[in-house]
Amino acid sequence: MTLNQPIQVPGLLLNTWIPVDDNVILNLDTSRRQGSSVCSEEVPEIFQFFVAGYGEIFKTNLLGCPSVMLTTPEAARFVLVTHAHLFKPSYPKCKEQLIGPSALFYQHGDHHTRLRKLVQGSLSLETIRNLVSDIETIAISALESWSGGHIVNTYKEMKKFSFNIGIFIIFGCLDAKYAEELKENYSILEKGYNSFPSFIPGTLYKNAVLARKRLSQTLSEIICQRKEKRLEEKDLLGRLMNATDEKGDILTEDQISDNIIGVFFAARDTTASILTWIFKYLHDDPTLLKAVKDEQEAIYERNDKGSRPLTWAQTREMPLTYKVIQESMRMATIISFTFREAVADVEYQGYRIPKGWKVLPLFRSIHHNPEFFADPKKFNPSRFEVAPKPNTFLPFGNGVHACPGNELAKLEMFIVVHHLVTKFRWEVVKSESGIQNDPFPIPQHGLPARFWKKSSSNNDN
Ligand code: HEM
Repeated sequence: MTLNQPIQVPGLLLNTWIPVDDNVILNLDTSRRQGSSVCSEEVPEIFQFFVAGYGEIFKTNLLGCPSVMLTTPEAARFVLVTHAHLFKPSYPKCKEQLIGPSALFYQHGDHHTRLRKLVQGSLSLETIRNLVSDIETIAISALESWSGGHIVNTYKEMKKFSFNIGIFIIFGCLDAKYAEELKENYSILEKGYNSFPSFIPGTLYKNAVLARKRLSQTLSEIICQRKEKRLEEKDLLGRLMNATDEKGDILTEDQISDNIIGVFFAARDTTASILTWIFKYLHDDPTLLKAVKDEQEAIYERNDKGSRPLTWAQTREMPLTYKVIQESMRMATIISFTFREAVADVEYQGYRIPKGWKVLPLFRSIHHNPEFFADPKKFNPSRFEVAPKPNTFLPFGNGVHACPGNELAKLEMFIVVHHLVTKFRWEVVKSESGIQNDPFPIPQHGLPARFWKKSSSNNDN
């Protein structure tokens, strides 16, 4: 293996690409496999190790694909924002088949722009500001179902919660039979998503493929019912069904299904993972928890001890809670990086990225770089009293593919935290440090915890 040897490409003397040996590549890949477990500091360390050893931009080889890793805010902006047209999203085909190839995050160019407008419509601020009380009802029902002191797996319960929110955003009110079918088959799909792609009957992947077919059948029935009843709802399904392009063509049923499964995929584990981290960080810091409680209890008192629902305006007036959410997203960086592929030869700061190469902006490296976040391993919400430097805080990505669900995700977090700290007491069972990859990083064992509902006369613990 040759290190630091300049390479000559016709007409251009380029900076050095540094090959990384296969062991390093394997380590990185293993850390993202389902069920594998790495210690809390290990994931950031892997990325910091890369940066320290190989610089801010370096080449490696991921599963046989030459890949460029980018660890600076400027490089992330170049790929995701200013030169986004030169980089298309790129995911393994076996995963694309499970979610559905027409899902928004696999699209590029004009088609992506049109589809994104549709998806964004049902997640915009104007839409979600009217959903506070519905989300509140779903959150309270989830929290109450955990109370009573039995041990619950916080992450698993959060996944149920964020799936229910997904159902509500996509379908509005959905028949319980369909909701159950979707939950059951999505959970089989999820188990196969990170497994070896094999079509042998009985394997996790094959089961996931079959579950994906059943999901399409259920969605087809729901669509058919809507057409029969001539319902023109403004939820995501309604928007997808009613959309026409400039030629007057509508989306096919497969395109609609792929986008619905895509939104479940993008929305569920991400939100659940961050919520679980917020619970852990609050639990581990009693002083911070007390301060968040004080902030939330002031709102609770203004709402006649919670007898009136939260308002949209109140969810915008939770400055400390917001900083806790931001810092949780920075610390946990549950989406460590994203994948793109160069659609043409691209030059960036003297490096040539050949067409077809994978390009990975490493969000985790940026979020854990002491140059942008002092003492990065310390959970310190007050660092967000000052706005982070541009392009250094990217929990929802950036540019044309940036998360359209970010306001919804934050709203869910504000509402859950409000009810958690004002109405419940909780205790983590055997609090452990460390991260488990599931495949998003979550606290060990999904943060087993016990929850109790406070009686209204005893609201001070
Ligand atoms: C804390 C929770 C969440 C996090 C951290 C998160 C993060 C992200 C990130 C980083 C991206 C960009 C990926 C890329 O550039 O390749 C993304 C895209 C996306 N997210 Fe989220 N997300 C969250 C919640 C949600 C929710 C609640 C929804 C919908 C209800 C959603 C829907 C989407 C969709 C559809 C895309 C693809 C956008 C496109 O390709 O144009 N996300 N998300």
